[in-house]
Amino acid sequence: MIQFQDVTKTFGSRTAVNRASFNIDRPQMVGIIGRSGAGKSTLLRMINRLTPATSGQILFEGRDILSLRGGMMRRWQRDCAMVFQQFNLVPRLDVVTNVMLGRLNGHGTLKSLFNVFSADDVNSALAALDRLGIAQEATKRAEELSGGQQQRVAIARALMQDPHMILADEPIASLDPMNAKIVMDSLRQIHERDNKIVLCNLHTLDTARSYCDRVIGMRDGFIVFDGKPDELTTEAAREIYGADESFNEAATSTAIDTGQSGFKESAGAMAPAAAAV
Ligand SMILES: Nc1ncnc2c1ncn2[C@@H]1O[C@H](COP(=O)(O)OP(=O)(O)OP(=O)(O)O)[C@@H](O)[C@H]1O
Repeated sequence: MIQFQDVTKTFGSRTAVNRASFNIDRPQMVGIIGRSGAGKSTLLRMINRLTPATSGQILFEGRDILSLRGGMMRRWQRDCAMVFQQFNLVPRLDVVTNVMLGRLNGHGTLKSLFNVFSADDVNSALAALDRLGIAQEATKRAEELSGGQQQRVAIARALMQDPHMILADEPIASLDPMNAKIVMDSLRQIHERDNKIVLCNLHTLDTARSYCDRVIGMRDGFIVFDGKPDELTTEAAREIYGADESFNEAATSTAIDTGQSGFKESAGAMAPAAAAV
């Protein structure tokens, strides 16, 4: 499906990603872990062309992604929806309109310019919100929602793009453990139910182990680990984080507590992920 071949990104004299090569040959949920500055965001942003790669190739089903231009590039950006740490919603717009913005790329220029949405767009947005368990918030302004709810709106917006894959850049870094769990369950469920690739930058080892089929570890721009969650031993983690014997995994833990009351209610229609803790 997706192939990275010697992909490098430099910012001046700084090499953020250094000759990264890996393949994802079936829909997987892949966690990317590493210290701050390891190159995780840059890796994701090169996939959907928010950051131009300096060299190398990224292929999706054999198609050269880095050479796409104009409409083809916009189409690709719609195919790989981004979810950001800070949600990137329009705070004063209502929730359902925020979700419908996911469709803008698919509309003609005039329609996009005037935010013209069809009844079908509204229904799809409401269905996406319902899937994320927050349809009841549809008419509120985005800024009135909690962080966890806002992130679910952002995921609903991503679903509106009907993407091939979801690229989530530290989607739970701003959330408390209960909301982090709801958001990770949502991403896992999208992967399982819709059979989509989910690539997710994470700061926490336990989350990567619990939710991902595969973990890629980055250190100083290099991929230094690529394996199954159960291969991510404390020793492997030390190598990724560049830590010595005193390395304590708890320092990279969000300690998501699955026993929190209220989860089921706030998760709405979402089924807990099979791989969840
Ligand atoms: N636009 C930019 N201009 C200059 N340097 C950049 C830019 N974006 C990233 N970098 C540098 O590239 C390196 C990798 O950054 P990146 O954001 O990809 O790391 P990260 O692993 O995602 O970190 P974090 O977990 O803190 O988000 C860092 O040294 C960073 O300072």
